[in-house]
Amino acid sequence: MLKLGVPSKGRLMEQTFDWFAARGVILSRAGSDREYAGRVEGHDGLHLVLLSAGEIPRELAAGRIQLGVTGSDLVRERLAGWRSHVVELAPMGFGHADLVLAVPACWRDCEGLDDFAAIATDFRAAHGFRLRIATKYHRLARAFLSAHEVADYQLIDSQGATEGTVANLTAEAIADITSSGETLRANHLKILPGALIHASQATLFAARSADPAALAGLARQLGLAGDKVNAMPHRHP
Ligand SMILES: Nc1ncnc2c1ncn2[C@@H]1O[C@H](COP(=O)(O)OP(=O)(O)OP(=O)(O)O)[C@@H](O)[C@H]1O
Ligand SMILES: O=P(O)(O)OC[C@H]1O[C@H](OP(=O)(O)OP(=O)(O)O)[C@H](O)[C@@H]1O
Repeated sequence: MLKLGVPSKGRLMEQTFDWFAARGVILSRAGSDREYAGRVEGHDGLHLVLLSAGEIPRELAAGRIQLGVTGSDLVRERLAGWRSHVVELAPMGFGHADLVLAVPACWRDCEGLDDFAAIATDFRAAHGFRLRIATKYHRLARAFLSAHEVADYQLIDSQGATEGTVANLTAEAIADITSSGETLRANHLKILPGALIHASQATLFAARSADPAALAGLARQLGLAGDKVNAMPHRHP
């Protein structure tokens, strides 16, 4: 039996159902909108569980689900060394969103990461504390800034309405998801050129601990390249 975790609400859930339906596997909610049980038609041995998108990476890593649909950003953020826990079986072509670094639109001289690094160093000298970047993507932001040799900053945890932190004077910059760019514009922020941290989209992941034969059967039905499944070493969670 393979357990498949799918986001429990909104566009991610609906587009996931459409993606599977187009490949002959019909997923649906079992009961009312409030019931988090699911039904599967078209593939024996597949069981649907509806979960928070943010919890799917952890459930995969723990081996409580063998397949999961979530944003590629969430897997990278939530799982240290994500490749040792999961395999990307298929990017699904929806749920596109860019994780970016954004700064006040009025920082006209800040045109790239080098400028940002210099501003951060000057900021620390002038204010006696490090420039604050608000985000819920701590792991990805840190790795990106370190790779670009930006050192004089501190991360401020923000679990929502992150774009508002700059106007509220609790941060100087943010690292957050943008899609249409509306929220950044409305909050007088601009994407720092060159600061695309991760281009995310909804992705079907498999746990490395999953049974390869069962996965190969499903991958065949979904028309996915078998090489990723076959290359998976069998690991116990
Ligand atoms: N405006 C957006 N447009 C497209 N995708 C987005 C947008 N905002 C977030 N996403 C993506 O949606 C996925 C789920 O995001 P998030 O963690 O905010 O979930 P949520 O809707 O708050 O659900 P939950 O709280 O149940 O986990 C992430 O992969 C994220 O990249
Ligand atoms: O570029 P845009 O199209 O304006 O979209 C970006 C916004 O969408 C997401 O927020 P969401 O509404 O998912 O809520 P959140 O703040 O709780 O993450 C994200 O955190 C941004 O705030």
